[in-house]
Amino acid sequence: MVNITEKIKEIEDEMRRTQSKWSHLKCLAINHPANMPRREQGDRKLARLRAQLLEPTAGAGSGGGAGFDVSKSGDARVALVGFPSVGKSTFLSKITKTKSEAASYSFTTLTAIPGVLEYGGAEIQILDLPGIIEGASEGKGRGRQVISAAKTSDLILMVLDATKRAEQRALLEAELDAVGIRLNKEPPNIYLKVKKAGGMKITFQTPPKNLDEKIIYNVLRDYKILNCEVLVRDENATIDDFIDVIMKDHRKYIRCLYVYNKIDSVSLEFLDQLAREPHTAVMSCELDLGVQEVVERIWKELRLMRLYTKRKGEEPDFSEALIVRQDSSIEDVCDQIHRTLKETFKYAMVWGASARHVPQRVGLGHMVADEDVVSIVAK
Ligand SMILES: Nc1nc2c(ncn2[C@@H]2O[C@H](COP(=O)(O)OP(=O)(O)OP(=O)(O)O)[C@@H](O)[C@H]2O)c(=O)[nH]1
Repeated sequence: MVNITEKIKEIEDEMRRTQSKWSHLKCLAINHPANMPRREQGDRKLARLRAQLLEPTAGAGSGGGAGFDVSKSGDARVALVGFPSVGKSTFLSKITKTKSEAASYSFTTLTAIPGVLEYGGAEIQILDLPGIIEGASEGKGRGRQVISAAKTSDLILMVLDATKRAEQRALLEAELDAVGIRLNKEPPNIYLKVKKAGGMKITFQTPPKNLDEKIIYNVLRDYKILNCEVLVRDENATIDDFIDVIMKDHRKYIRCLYVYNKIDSVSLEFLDQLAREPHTAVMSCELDLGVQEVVERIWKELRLMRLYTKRKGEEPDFSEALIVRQDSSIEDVCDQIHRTLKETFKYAMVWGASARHVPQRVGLGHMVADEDVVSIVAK
């Protein structure tokens, strides 16, 4: 482990040296073709070593560990990520049933304490991860476990201190990126199929701006993929995107909501600026400002829907919602209720936004909407 970490540092230092040399010489040529291969090589090596760091070590579990082996329960899981003392524990204690102790000194939250946020009948598990994520990608002890817990979540809530400098956010983003977590991003539109024989077949839908056959060839060789088919469909795809496709088993594309806390201590002007950033919410846990709005944003970002079921001849049961992902059909609803329900399915009656008239008689392919009432009729 130490070896890989040292190697990563070495390459990073070397790249930094080369870069400062370039800027010192005012060499326009940071992107000059002659310099490209070296930079690329560094990038490629770094990406590979970092990925290696995250492979479960022999004998160890799959990245779990004391305090982190939190089973995934409930309808969704949200991970709080942030530096110490930004107010994560205070926030958690406001929105969940489990109290997480907020002490007056840093590093108090040493284990991931699952709290449950109840929203419209859904149970959302909230993990409070230790505020020591920085350095995690270099394999520092606990950080690794924090990362594995973050990787299993449906949403990352990055809690930031509005009174601190903007670098906080960039640092956390870089750390998450380095361990394979991509925030608010779709998987690259590149098709890769590894084969047993036949060499490399590389094609482009439209010629990409940042990639060419040679770069792809070199990366593939680095990863010892000698027989494959590649189709780049996105003209803006980069070398990093391509590496992400090769390493897809170690990449997670997770939505992130940036939450700035302590807005009671910043100017209105700055607050306005923060609030306008994409994927961002602002709050003050101390003054209880904006906290409920953050909860609503969490719900929206999770893209879940609440459905209510109704038995024939009875009133709908509004006491317990059935939680399904957005873009769910009646078929998904059946699967959610019971795995064999589909087999005896005859038709469903639907009341609510998705119904053209109420009630509407529908089949398995019908797409439901939030807060619909559904009655399944079996054969
Ligand atoms: N001004 C202000 N202070 C706040 C706010 N929310 C929390 N704090 C203070 O910030 C400090 C840290 O809060 P915590 O909730 O312990 O922060 P944490 O992120 O859980 O910190 P660790 O447990 O160290 O990871 C406490 O002294 C809180 O009283 C807020 O909205 N405004």
